[in-house]
Amino acid sequence: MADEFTTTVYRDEDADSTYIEDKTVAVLGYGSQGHAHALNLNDSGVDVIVGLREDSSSWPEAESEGLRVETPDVAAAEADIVQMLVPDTIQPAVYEAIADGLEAGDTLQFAHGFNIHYGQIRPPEDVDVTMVAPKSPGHLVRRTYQRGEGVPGLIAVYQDATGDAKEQSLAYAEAIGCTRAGVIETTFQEEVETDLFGEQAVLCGGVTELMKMGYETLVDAGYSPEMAYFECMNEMKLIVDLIYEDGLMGMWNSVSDTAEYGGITRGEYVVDDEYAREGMEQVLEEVQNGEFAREWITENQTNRPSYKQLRAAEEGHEIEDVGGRLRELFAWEEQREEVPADD
Ligand SMILES: NC(=O)C1=CN([C@@H]2O[C@H](COP(=O)(O)OP(=O)(O)OC[C@H]3O[C@@H](n4cnc5c(N)ncnc54)[C@H](OP(=O)(O)O)[C@@H]3O)[C@@H](O)[C@H]2O)C=CC1
Ligand SMILES: CC(=O)[C@](C)(O)C(=O)O
Ligand SMILES: [Mg+2]
Ligand SMILES: [Mg+2]
Repeated sequence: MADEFTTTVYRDEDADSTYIEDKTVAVLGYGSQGHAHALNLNDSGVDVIVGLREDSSSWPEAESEGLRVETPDVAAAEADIVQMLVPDTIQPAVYEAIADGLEAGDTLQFAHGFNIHYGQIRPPEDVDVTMVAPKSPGHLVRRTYQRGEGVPGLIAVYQDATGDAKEQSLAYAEAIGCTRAGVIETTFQEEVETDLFGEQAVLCGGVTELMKMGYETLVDAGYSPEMAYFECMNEMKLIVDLIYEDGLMGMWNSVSDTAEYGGITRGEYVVDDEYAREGMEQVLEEVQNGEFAREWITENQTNRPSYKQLRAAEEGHEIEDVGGRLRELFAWEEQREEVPADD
């Protein structure tokens, strides 16, 4: 049994909106996180300026939502809080473009600590450097806020020049809906290392390899692609929703005893304690020693040759064609917000 928690879970009542109500927030970027933060902040009554490139296709979209849009340098110069929601590997260049607009007592804020932790951005000592990181894809940050709910989030303070960094971070977290669910405080290092590990080994990398391999195993054994898609990809959300709500036993108690026994006895055939654990430890080591960060920075400095090739292969996987055609034939239980494709 794990020890008693040492961390505090902050809820709405722990946030003091007076720390943000007179502030102007520049949300740089209007993508997955950016659109959600800007719209949620705006709906919460916070003064928001979106910072975008002049040729951004999101500029008219943000304006159509009633948001003010400026170029990042103009937005940051007017703002008290600059939330950096452009892609991680773009942030250093955007930071250079807005740095002169940061005044003593302003806040430079992130939703992921990559560039601070790996030393790609070094802010002046007279500004607060904080993080408010939803533990959720951006489109669900917005969707849950609109439903009157919120997604869990993290806050972290890297530099507290004003003495108000934590309180202001909590007020920001409340304004985007995270304290409706719960917010815990961490450090930039812990957020970066756990987030990179989690998205690589479990949430995005690991689970999609399981889905694709399960699909391929069934199809190669002669089962129909439709059956393989529904079994190995489509139902995953429904299973994981139960885990999200009530842990492993919430799911095991809902599935059949047959599934429970089969799952508990055969799960390790696939994700075993030797090779899978070794792989996970390798992922973590490359995050901790900076190898992944250096590889990703270099990949972007050389116009993303591997990323483009691997992304094309992912898009070309049969499960994407089969799944796309099947999803069009099936009703959706909830209004599906189209997630625009990455550039
Ligand atoms: N995606 C997620 O759910 C999560 C992301 N994060 C973090 O949030 C941050 C943002 O990621 P994410 O929301 O995925 O980013 P996206 O790729 O979804 O969006 C990027 C946005 O940045 C804009 N942009 C790109 N280049 C520039 C530039 N040079 N100047 C100004 N704007 C630019 C793009 O607009 P355009 O191209 O139209 O100019 C777009 O609006 C990252 O630090 C990420 O790690 C943290 C938690 C979850
Ligand atoms: C959505 C999220 O938390 C991720 C997977 O860490 C990310 O998008 O970087
Ligand atoms: Mg994450
Ligand atoms: Mg991440």
